[in-house]
Amino acid sequence: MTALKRLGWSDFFSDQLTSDEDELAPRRIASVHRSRVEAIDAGGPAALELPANANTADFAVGDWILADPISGMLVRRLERKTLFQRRAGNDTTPQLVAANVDTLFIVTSCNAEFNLSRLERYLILAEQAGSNPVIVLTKADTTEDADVFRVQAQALQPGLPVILLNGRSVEARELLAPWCGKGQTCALVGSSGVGKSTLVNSLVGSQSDTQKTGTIREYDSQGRHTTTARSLHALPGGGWVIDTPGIRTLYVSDVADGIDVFFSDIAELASQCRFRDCSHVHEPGCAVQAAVASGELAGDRLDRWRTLVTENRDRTPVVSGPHGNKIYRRKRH
Ligand SMILES: Nc1nc2c(ncn2[C@@H]2O[C@H](COP(=O)(O)OP(=O)(O)OP(=O)(O)O)[C@@H](O)[C@H]2O)c(=O)[nH]1
Ligand SMILES: [Zn+2]
Repeated sequence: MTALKRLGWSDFFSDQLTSDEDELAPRRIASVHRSRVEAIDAGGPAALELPANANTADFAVGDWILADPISGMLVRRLERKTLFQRRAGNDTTPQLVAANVDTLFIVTSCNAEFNLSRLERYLILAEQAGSNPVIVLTKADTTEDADVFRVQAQALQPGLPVILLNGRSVEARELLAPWCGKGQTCALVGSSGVGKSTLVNSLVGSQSDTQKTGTIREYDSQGRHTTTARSLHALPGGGWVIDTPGIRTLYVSDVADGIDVFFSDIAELASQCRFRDCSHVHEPGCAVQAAVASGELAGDRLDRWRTLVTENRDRTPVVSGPHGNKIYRRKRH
């Protein structure tokens, strides 16, 4: 495996290079800050200069870019294989969380934080991003009922891997090793306090390479140590992990395709309703309601689907306004 491949490089990216780009240096974005981005290459931290008019918010950790090998000046960003993005609160512009992620670890805990509809949202966002989801249930050591959580999570999607662990234990790394091999990139997403940072520490281990990249430690204006919001850490097994800040409320927008894939059973039923614009509430000949009546479709699953479809429609921009701003169907506060 070449050094670049160990960094996650693949044909997907090399196929994008034109013949006159042979001399340029491919680099990967290791962290994104308000006023700068940091990159690495096979040798560790690598220079990256952005043009004066560039916006750091247009970059995601995990992005591949081409730079001038001498000056370090950005030439262009390569097309992304996957992109996990979200809209926070009433923000209209999506926040780019992580790019080119093979496996998305959706982290939740075996306690009151566990919530099926939240997990469904993450699964839909993973589908939309193009990454393979794995549910990681932390704090398994704090309850006798850990298996109850595992069974519920597994029922969300056929074949969905669900890993039960104690994020503070040494076994955590072994349990997640299948997704952390050479050249693999994974990212951890989930609510605040579920144990993402704890897990990153367990995955990275003590003899970590992360200090080498120099990208995870930052100091605020008071000199206090903080962890950078989003950054790429090297794993001892040759993979890469992206840590992301805790997400308080996860809204969905622009994920109609993800919803259709995740709820393909409902989409299929809906296509058999007598009326094309059936609302699946009271219409005659509604295949969705018929499936609920026969027990084929769980009523609470239909309710969650309805909530997501409505929220997605309300939060997805439909047209551009006169100044290029997005216009939504419904005004929000
Ligand atoms: N018992 C137990 N405690 C855990 C486990 N994982 C995390 N914790 C504890 O839970 C608390 C929160 O963990 P963090 O790793 O800071 O959570 P986080 O998801 O990174 O939180 P944010 O950075 O706010 O997004 C810490 O006190 C951890 O020690 C676990 O598997 N078992
Ligand atoms: Zn219907």
